[in-house]
Amino acid sequence: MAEVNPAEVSAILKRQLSGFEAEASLDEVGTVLTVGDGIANVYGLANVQYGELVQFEGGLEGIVLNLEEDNVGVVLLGPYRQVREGSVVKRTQRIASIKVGEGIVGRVVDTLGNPIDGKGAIEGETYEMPLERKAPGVIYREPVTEPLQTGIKSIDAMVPVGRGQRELVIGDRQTGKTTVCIDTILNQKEFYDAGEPVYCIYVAIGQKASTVAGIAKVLEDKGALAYTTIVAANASDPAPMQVYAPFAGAAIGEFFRDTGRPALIVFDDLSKQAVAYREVSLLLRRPPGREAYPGDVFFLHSRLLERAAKIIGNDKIAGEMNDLPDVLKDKVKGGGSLTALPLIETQAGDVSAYIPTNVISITDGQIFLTSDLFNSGVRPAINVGISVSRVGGNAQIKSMKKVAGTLKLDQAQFRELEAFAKFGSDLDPATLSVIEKGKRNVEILKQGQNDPYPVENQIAIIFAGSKNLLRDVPVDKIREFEKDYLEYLDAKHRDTLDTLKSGKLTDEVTDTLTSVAKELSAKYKNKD
Ligand SMILES: Nc1ncnc2c1ncn2[C@@H]1O[C@H](COP(=O)(O)OP(=O)(O)OP(=O)(O)O)[C@@H](O)[C@H]1O
Repeated sequence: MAEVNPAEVSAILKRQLSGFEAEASLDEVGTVLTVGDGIANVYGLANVQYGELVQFEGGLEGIVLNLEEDNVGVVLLGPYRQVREGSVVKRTQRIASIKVGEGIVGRVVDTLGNPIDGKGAIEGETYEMPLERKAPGVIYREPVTEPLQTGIKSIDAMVPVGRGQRELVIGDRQTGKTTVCIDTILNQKEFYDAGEPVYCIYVAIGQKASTVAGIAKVLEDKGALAYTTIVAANASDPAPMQVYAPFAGAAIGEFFRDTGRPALIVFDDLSKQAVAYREVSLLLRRPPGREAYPGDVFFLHSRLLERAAKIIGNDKIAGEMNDLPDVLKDKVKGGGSLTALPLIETQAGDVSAYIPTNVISITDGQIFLTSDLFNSGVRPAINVGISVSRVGGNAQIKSMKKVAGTLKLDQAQFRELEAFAKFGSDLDPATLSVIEKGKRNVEILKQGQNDPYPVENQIAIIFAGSKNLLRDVPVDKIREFEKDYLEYLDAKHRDTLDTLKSGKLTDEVTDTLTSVAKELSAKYKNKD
């Protein structure tokens, strides 16, 4: 056996100790006092900030929502079986945020930005975008002037939406709210193909996982996932995840908005989010107010929807935007926009309930969908009489504006007279003509699911309807006529459609449309 040389041993020990430096890591930690129902009360986090992420033993994260004198209330973002009384909680010094980058497009993520579509980690560079962020101030905004084409005839013609606008989609259950928004996303394919994508974000709140999977499939099949991100907090996810899902979606939208690109976000739906927020608030023992919602539920929705904006075109001013995350400082570009389509579900058409009135007053207009229209076969079931868009009119392209100018009025007159017509008495020719035209316009405005129309096609058919060129076509043949008419125009008069698309409505164009409509409608007359 070799002899142990004490000098050698001590030399080795000395060498090892010479590199040692005592380093105490200073983590601010607290301990769990109570835990239950997705809420933990924590003692000892004296310096924690409102909205900060904290980490529990085992890695579970939570957001600090209540700051009391001797403890803080934390909502837990996941299953909390491992958390017990006495568990250690660590501050992260980070406000809740989500990692966003170009790679998030085409993915399905949860509220914290973790992919849940089984396609692996988000690729490419990512930037931390805070979930809660102050909306851009007035200096950094521009009026809404560019259209956001939804591809839905009745919306683009009568309640147009502009880029940067917030337009509420409201209606009872099963009236086609989701369909309107998904079709709008599908319609952005045209812009993606043209190399100017509108980045879409679909936020699913409190829905069945199977419904979300179905929507992802539709988007994928139609090639729309190439420019869309889905943020999902399903019905089985904890309430805080559902509360924060729209904020996560807004953070993704802001990434595109602040780098100078147009984005569109759909919140499906904010009623469910409000319910989740009520649950969290009651568990945090905040005082309940009207309908047991907490007093700040208006603030919850207004601070979220204010983040939709059209940003000023000047890069320098946009770069000084308030509350801009540091990571974006050298990437900022002006001219971007975030358009929001929040959804609200009403009960038996009652728009005067608490949450519907709140969101109606926050948004720049609303699209009402009603069950009676839906059930009578008018789909999309948009009640144009009570739907409005407060800023979208400025964003409509000129040719559409001219053609659709009288449509809303015509339809209002029609609805008024339609009631008389039910009595079956003899009507004078003027009234009859209004009614006949109105009936045809109703048919024109019908549209199938997942079938958005390019704007030029919309203008062409609405032109025919509003100029009363279809009086010879029987009402039940209008949809057939529409198909023939648009196919014929596309095949023989593509240049006319292109002129319409560019916003012009020249005499030549109107002449072409009129003669084609007359010629075709004569055929329908002869058919009978
Ligand atoms: N334009 C349309 N043409 C034909 N069917 C439609 C149309 N729009 C919606 N539908 C059908 O109506 C049903 C309800 O639509 P959708 O799920 O969009 O409504 P919703 O109001 O979002 O419902 P929910 O209350 O479940 O959120 C769906 O089965 C859909 O296929």
